[in-house]
Amino acid sequence: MVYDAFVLLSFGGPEKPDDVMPFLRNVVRGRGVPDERLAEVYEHYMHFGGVSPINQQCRDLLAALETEFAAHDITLPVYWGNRNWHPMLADTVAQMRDDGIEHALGFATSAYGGYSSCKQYWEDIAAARAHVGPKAPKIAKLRQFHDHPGFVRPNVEAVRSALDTLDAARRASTRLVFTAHSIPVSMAQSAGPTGGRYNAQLEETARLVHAEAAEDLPYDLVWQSRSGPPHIPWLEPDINDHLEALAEKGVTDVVVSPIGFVSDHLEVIWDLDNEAKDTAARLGLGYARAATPGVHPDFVSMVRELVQERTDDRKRPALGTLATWDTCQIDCCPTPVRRGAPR
Ligand SMILES: CC1=C(CCC(=O)O)c2cc3nc(cc4[nH]c(cc5[nH]c(cc1n2)c(C)c5CCC(=O)O)c(CCC(=O)O)c4C)C(CCC(=O)O)=C3C
Ligand SMILES: [Fe+2]
Repeated sequence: MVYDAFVLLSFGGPEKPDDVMPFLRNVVRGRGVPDERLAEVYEHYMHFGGVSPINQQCRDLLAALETEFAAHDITLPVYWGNRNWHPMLADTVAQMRDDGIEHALGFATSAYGGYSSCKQYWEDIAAARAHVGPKAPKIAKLRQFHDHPGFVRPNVEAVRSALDTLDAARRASTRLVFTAHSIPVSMAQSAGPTGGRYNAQLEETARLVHAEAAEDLPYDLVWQSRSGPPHIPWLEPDINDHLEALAEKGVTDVVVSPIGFVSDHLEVIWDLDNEAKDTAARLGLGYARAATPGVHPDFVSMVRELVQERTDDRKRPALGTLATWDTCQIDCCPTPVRRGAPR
């Protein structure tokens, strides 16, 4: 297959106070998220002046990728389009068409399977192409990368660095806590071709990072950033409840590693660096949050390698045992039922 462009696919985030509400409405359209929850999340963004770091993190990743591609004789032009905020993917796809692009490779800023983390990016691509109409370029999404060494290694390093900031004398009562975005239980059950893939991949990533970073410590995988209406079950326990349970058991210190995310965006800097950190302080727990991959050189090389897998049929590194593939089944990760007006 001959590809003629690379496109970064991401979530998008507000970059000024006036962006916040319209951004949030884009995220939750038809999802039944209560107004009270939205008002709370609005305040999280306003705490940072209405600016999410995620767009700048995408710009930084793009800049690093341009350098990385050039160093490896990859001549694909680089584009970027988001699901929920500017640059919106539909505008990017229109630009790509104007530039004569016919078939691009897309990299989504999420390592895992499931509706929000994988399938919805395929839907974003389809919607953007439909919006642009005839001559819209095809976009082939690169595979999930939860067990790629270029994703695991930066997480291992980050956990080690975070551990180094805690009191070594209390190592015997220190615990490693991996977190990912909670999702509705129904979405977790229907993730991937046979279900349960989001959890299975996260469990594998946690196991791989734990084995390399701190095999002597006990560890858990828990959830953060729950959204949605309260009567719908989401994955539990929440990180904050889990910290309470750990403190009761005699744990004195925690390293929190957000393996569910690839950059330190708002769900990380608010939900972990403010909320969970406050919970830990109230409980008297030592607390260190491990960094996400961001623009770690191994992570940047991983994206380049994922491109090369598709252009020159090279080996596909995988540390775990869960298979990955290039094109998902059409009926995997079903779209949750939307309420109210369609998009
Ligand atoms: C699995 C998953 C990832 C990881 C995979 C990936 O990265 O794609 C992720 C990432 C992110 N989630 C983000 C922000 C939000 N997520 C929300 C709501 C939701 N997330 C969900 C799932 C996920 N979300 C779900 C099932 C909902 C319910 C509504 C719906 O079904 O869609 C809401 C609504 C308000 C609320 O929180 O209630 C916001 C504002 C940001 C941007 C941060 C920034 O601005 O820096 C990022 C990267
Ligand atoms: Fe989210």
